[in-house]
Amino acid sequence: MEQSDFRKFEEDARSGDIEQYFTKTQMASLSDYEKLRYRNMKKNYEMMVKMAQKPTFMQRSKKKRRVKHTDDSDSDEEWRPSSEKAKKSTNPPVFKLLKKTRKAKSEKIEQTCAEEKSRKKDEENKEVHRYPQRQLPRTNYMYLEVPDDDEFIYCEDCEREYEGDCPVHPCIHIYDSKIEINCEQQKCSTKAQLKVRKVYGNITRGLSVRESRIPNAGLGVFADQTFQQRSRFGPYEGEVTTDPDKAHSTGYAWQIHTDGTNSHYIDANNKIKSNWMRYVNCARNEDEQNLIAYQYKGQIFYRSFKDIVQGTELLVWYGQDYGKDLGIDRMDIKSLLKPRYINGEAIYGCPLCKICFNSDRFMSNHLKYRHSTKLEWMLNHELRGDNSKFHHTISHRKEENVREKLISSKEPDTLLKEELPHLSGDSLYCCNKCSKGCSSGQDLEIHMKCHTKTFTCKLCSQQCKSDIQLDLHANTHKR
Ligand SMILES: C[S@@+](CC[C@H](N)C(=O)[O-])C[C@H]1O[C@@H](n2cnc3c(N)ncnc32)[C@H](O)[C@@H]1O
Repeated sequence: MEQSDFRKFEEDARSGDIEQYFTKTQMASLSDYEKLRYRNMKKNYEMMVKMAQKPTFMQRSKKKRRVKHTDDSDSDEEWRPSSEKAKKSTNPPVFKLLKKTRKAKSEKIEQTCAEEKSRKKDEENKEVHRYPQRQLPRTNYMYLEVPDDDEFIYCEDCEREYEGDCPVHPCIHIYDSKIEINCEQQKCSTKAQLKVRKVYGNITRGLSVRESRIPNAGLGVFADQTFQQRSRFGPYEGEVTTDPDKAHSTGYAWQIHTDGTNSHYIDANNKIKSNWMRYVNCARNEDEQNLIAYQYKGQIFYRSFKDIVQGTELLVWYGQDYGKDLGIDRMDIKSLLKPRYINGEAIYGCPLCKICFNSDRFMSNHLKYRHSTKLEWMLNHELRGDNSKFHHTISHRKEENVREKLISSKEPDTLLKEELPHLSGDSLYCCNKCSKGCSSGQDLEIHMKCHTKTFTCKLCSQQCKSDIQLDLHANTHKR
């Protein structure tokens, strides 16, 4: 560096003098470079202090300026040796300010520390409670893993439940269109029109509301086009209520079950808050019934289990209790499925052919597929009051009752031989496919395996255990 440049540089640096911090002899012993270095150090220090202070004091700049009026060397305060500081301690605002700042900072730090501590403590406490807390959602995980029953839909064709729709026999969802029920009713009879005018809401295209064919039932819903089997309507709309009395009094409420218990009702009494499904009447017998109501994910849907031809009234079964209230006493198939207990095992005896099953499912399938005509006929005649056959059923049931009493009063071993002779020895378990009798449930299961046909894919000769599996497999070829 040239001597002239150095002088200029020294002049600039002199702005912050260092003489006050050294004795005369100390100063005399310092070289020019050392002096310059100390000045630079002081300048750097001042600059750093300013930079550090800037964000904190932005809001207080006015105050600071006011302070500057009383003392113009506030920035020197920090750098000055402690003895000097004591002398100049008449400069409280800056000092205070800094102290305040530090205090504020330390307060802030203390506060942060306290917060941190309490957070840690909380966390520690949480750690302590971790296990009980974990146990709570575990129940929920279970629910997630094992969904509620109403997540399953029974497929009549496959005779099994699926989580959601059957992949092979899915339902066709019929959506509600934004057609006002009133508009659909222009061509109705005058009497019906009067009633229909009171009807509100939207209806599905292809359906209309008019006077029911059931005497004194009021309005009903009719198909203006053919709806094929597995047409799904819904959900049933209405107000949610938990008041059973209110729900029961209206006559438009479906009960919703959650986790196997009655949880609430969907009440369609209010016409504004409901849809056309409120007008579907109750079937008086199996023959005229074309819809089944089912709960899926907390909602009620109606599904056609047979083709509904044009002009037919849509009819659903409201359930045994409501049916009885309407004067409909349809024989409850469930009552036919009541088991008898032998050796602690439930035995389901067919009331029509005396074959026994070890599960109500086999039994109901047997009734459905072996005796559907006979059963329907029996149920219908019972409802129509066909006395001759009705008496036969009654007497048959009476005999059963007597036998049941006998059964319960005797030792299980003798029962099998004496009271149930039709069971051919001790063959209690009958196959619902071929009626073969088996001596135990286990034997029956082994036997059932012989009915498992293999289904071969024509395209790749893949062997499938069922026609459903084959259909699913065939889809992979389509892809
Ligand atoms: C859900 S509402 C059905 C729509 C009703 N028909 C209407 O006009 O608003 C149920 C009521 O319809 C009548 N109902 C339904 N099915 C019936 C049946 N099979 N026999 C007699 N009345 C019936 C009863 O008055 C019952 O309380």
